[in-house]
Amino acid sequence: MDTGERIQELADRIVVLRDAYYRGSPEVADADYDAVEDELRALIEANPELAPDPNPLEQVGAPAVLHAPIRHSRPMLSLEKATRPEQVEAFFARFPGQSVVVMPKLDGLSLALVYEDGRLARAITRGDGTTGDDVTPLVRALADGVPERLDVPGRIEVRGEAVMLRSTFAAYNAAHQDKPLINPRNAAAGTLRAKDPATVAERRLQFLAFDLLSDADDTDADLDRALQTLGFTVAEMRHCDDAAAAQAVITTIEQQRNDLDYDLDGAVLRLADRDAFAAAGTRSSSPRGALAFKFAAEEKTTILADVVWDVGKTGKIAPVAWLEPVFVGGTTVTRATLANQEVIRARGIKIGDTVLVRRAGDVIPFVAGVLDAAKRTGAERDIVPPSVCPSCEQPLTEQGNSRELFCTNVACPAQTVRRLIHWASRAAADIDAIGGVWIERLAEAGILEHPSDFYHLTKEGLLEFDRIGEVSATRMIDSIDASRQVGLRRALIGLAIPMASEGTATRMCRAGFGSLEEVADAGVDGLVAVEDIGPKVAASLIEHLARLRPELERLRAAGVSLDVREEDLPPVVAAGAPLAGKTVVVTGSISDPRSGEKVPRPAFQRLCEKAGATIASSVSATTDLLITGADVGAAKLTKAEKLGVTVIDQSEIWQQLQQADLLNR
Ligand SMILES: NC(=O)c1ccc[n+]([C@@H]2O[C@H](COP(=O)([O-])OP(=O)(O)OC[C@H]3O[C@@H](n4cnc5c(N)ncnc54)[C@H](O)[C@@H]3O)[C@@H](O)[C@H]2O)c1
Ligand SMILES: [Zn+2]
Repeated sequence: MDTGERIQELADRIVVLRDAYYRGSPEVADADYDAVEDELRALIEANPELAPDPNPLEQVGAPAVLHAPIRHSRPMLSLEKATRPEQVEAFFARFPGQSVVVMPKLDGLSLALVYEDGRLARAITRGDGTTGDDVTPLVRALADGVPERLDVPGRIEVRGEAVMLRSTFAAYNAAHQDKPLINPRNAAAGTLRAKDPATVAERRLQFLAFDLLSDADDTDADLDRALQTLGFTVAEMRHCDDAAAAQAVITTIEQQRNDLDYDLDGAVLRLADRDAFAAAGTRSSSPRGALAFKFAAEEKTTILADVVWDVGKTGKIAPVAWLEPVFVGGTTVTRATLANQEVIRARGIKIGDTVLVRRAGDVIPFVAGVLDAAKRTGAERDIVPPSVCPSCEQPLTEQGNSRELFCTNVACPAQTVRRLIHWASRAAADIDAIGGVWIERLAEAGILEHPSDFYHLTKEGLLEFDRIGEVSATRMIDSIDASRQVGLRRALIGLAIPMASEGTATRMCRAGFGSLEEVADAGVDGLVAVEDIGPKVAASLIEHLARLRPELERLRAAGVSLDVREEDLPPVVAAGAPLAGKTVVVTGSISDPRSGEKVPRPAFQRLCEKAGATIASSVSATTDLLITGADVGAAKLTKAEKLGVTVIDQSEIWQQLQQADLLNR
């Protein structure tokens, strides 16, 4: 094939892929689509005379009109893309002396809101950039952050991104396991393509503004201030005066990517001054005054090579996808979780399919769904759940709506190993010198079966294993010795009792139980009296602690403490504590102003507790304070505002903690 033919082929492919994508059923992952664009761009650059006509790279979106076509006042364009720091420098060099705002590049779909004399007149999708779709009723019914009225005369247009918040997406999928949404972006697109608001009533969207077209002279020239003054929610915009500052913000946004409540696929740089932005003008398909810095993809497609069924510490048999290796979310992924039978059925996944794999941050990679099921060859195979345990070959039981499979044989070898590994994990006894591989080997050798067996290991015994030397044997024994101080909370976590979470263990300690034996003896009434402990959790605790009674005795005999420890209890509140009696919610990313370092949220919450606060996980009518860190999800703020909860910046709390002398202990 010659270059001209290749160019035409790529151009045609782009048209097909865009069409599918903007109809809401993409055939490939964005990263794969971008690769096609990149190849075409490179070929045209090298051979400008062979540029196709029309050139899809000079066009925007697709003419996806479902409701009523509306012409945009000014075209809604795409953005010039960058992936390297030099491109950021070149952008600043083009606009000497200008301040630039750097903000997240939100992964939803763009929307133009037209206000006439202070009233929301129309909400229009981008469409092909020139003509969009009138989605006003849907936006009115479903989008937060779209004020019905503005206090400004004349015509103004606010542009921004309609996203489905990750929290909304997760809640929706939890409630609709039979018909899950594939990712927040598709979900947002699908929502705005609905024919009638009632069919998508549970799919709330959030509008985040990033552009303002106004002819009025008295509107603030600074984009950020202008939008906020009008009352719009804006993803944080940071002003930068040079490329180095912008690069630092881009890096921060990328690092915080997974702490935010919305998907983003990059950072957008844009002239902060609205007049300067307008004066910079446009190219065929993008404004000159903006640049999109793209991050590594968190979703890719690959082939599902096989599915194996893995036995967990509570006996749950979970399907694990074996994938053709794919680079996604910064690492090469070969395994991913498939959740359970129901998810497999609902997503229609078969072995041999091209699947969409998602890996964001610390989240375990998972198979989000099948793309392009129409292109199946017929060689794909159904995923068949096992009828007996892959480890002990005992029959399995099915539980719950999602039809999770369980092996209930407590002597199951795979479960035994998983439970031992769990006992040794950081959240439990924290025996960090013995890794999972050695635990498995020791279990296979018949030396480890119960957690208490760790405490009978001897250096001499360990030295008999080929690859354990003097040094590692000593480290292993020291680490086991230290773990004898595990205490009630972490021991309860370490026993891996079904339905008992880390929160359950914390609540038991705070409810006044002094030891694991006291929990075991409490009976249903004693347990359900504990806040947030329901009858199911109580029943599971009673059943399993009764079964584990001999093991508790063995642990005690080996000198392991199962009594409540100081660290298990709420901190002692100092007299005159600044947050005494207040129920607080902490949101956003927290950092210590003295060092500038990020502080894990639980650590900050513990500080607040020392200052007398009661911590709650979500804002409600009983919340007194919402403490905000950086990059706070708009939804939380809106909710706090509606409920009249006081919102207070973390800096103020740090100051109070400092003044109460709570920081240096
Ligand atoms: N999977 C597929 O088959 C397929 C097909 C076509 C397009 N796509 C994907 O769709 C995207 C579309 O590309 P595009 O060129 O239309 O859009 P783009 O990536 O160039 O970005 C432009 C869009 O970014 C959005 N945006 C988000 N935050 C913004 C901010 N702070 N400031 C300004 N704009 C902001 C706006 O909606 C704007 O329309 C790409 O990510 C591409 O991978 C995928
Ligand atoms: Zn089994």
